[in-house]
Amino acid sequence: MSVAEDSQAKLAMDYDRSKEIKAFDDTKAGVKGLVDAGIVEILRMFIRPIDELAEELIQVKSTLQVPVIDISGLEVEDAHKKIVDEIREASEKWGFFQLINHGIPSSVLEGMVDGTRKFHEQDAELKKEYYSLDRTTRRVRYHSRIQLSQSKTANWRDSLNIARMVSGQIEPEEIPPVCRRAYVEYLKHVIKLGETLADLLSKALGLKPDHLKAMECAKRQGMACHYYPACPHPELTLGVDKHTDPSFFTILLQDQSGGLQVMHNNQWVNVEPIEQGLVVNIGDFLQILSNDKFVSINHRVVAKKVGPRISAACFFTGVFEPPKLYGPIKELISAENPPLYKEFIAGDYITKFFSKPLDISDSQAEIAMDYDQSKEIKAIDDPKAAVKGLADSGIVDIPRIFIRPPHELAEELNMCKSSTLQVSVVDLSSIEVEDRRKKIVDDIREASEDWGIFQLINHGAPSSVLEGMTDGTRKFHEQDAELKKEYYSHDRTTRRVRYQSNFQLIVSGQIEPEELPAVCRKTSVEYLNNVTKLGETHFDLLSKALGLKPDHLKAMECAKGQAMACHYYPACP
Ligand SMILES: O=C(O)CCC(=O)C(=O)O
Ligand SMILES: [Fe+2]
Repeated sequence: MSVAEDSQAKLAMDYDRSKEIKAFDDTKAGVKGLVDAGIVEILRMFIRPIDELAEELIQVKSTLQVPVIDISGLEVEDAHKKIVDEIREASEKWGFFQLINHGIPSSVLEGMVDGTRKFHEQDAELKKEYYSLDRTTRRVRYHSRIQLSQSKTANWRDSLNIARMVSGQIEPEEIPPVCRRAYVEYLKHVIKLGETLADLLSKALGLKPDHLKAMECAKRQGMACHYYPACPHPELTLGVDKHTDPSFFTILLQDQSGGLQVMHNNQWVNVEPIEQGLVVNIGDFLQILSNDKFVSINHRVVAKKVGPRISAACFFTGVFEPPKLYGPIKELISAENPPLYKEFIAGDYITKFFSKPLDISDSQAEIAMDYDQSKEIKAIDDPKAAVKGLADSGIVDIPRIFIRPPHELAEELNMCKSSTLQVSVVDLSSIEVEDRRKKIVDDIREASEDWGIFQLINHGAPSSVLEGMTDGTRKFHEQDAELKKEYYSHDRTTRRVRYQSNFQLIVSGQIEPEELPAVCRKTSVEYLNNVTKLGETHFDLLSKALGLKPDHLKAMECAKGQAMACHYYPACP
């Protein structure tokens, strides 16, 4: 087993990320291309960093729901006021809400989802001409992940992007034929809804209805039409990393698959799809303009075993040309509420946004790439102070060699929470009585067959001896580090008593008491005498449980050689 793990670790060391990314990119077939090729394992570039996966293990899943706002009564004064209040509250507390009864016909919404599916599912050759990583010159392009090579983990999705950064009005002929009509139709409606929203958001900020519109916030739009294929290992990757949007606000259409999550009170909240609903989120620009009254909140999409999931985000980004300065709105700042941000140019902001990985903590990824395992092991080995030494030195992060491989951590996520079953307990009392002995043999047989492990009680070893043993072990590990050092060794073949990092005191072969560390000598000898005797009894019982003569295993000298490993598990940060 450990051999396989070793080779995995070596493989990890040999991993050439840029080669993998290039090979993937050269296919121009995106993530869908991988799935169509029938992959069973996902490429390393899609696997999230280990510390992220580990964090996921301790995350609590929220049962809260993003606010749902019905805007059907916009023309009625009272209803209008209520809608503005709801939008204010949601924008302040969540940065996210869902709109229902927004007036966009369901046929238009369905057409948009369908058109996106058709684009991504058309012949790979036809899609290739749109494949490009160049954001600055291509108005319509299809790609897998924004600037893949710089991000720490590639995302399990493909996107078709319609002009955000490139100047000029998009002409319908530029949109791929399979989805052209549907997109033009949807854009018309969603832009109108965007204008209504700009009006409502202005009022929610306590401004005149046309304030945001006059600032041309809703003027420019960009669309990203996503396709999240089914994923063979959804727990290892993400549909899209957590991020906030570089926009004033975003209107998102999602199909019924689910997977979008927003961060709220430090928990991921699922944005449950609503038939014909639209998701709205406040982007970074509006957070800045509102001087933090409204919040631009982290969101992400989880990968799933079933797919595809389809969504289309329409970003309202304001004008880029001529460059226009945006900053906290004058009416919203005062002596008590001074501006928290400098002015910025929308185009520059977006350029910066896309020149960094979606998730900002990228330095971590770089560190991960430079990792030298043998150096780390040597650094832990050299002080001869083992794990306890690390704990004593007050580490806050655990060294990388202790971190389990991502596959294992992810598997842990999938496992049902720890079982409530109990390992069998075998009571050895009154073992001299024939009936009792028969019952004990039966119990041992059953436990050995079903579990391979069981607990013994009333085994006859005095509690003082047991306590002495744990106490002696603690004393050994907690004695002065200098005194322990002489026992520190990885040499299994010549050292009969040795202590090592990973990380026990091991005693093997025929031991003379003097060889044992002074601090636990008496207790270990005492315990060994008891446990050896118990071992003999036990082999006798096991022989019978196997249906053999009582001394069968003893005659084979099974009980003859013993080794002891005395462990010490320090607290772990
Ligand atoms: O696909 C989604 O639901 C979210 C997409 C998204 O967050 C984005 O495009 O910025
Ligand atoms: Fe987003």
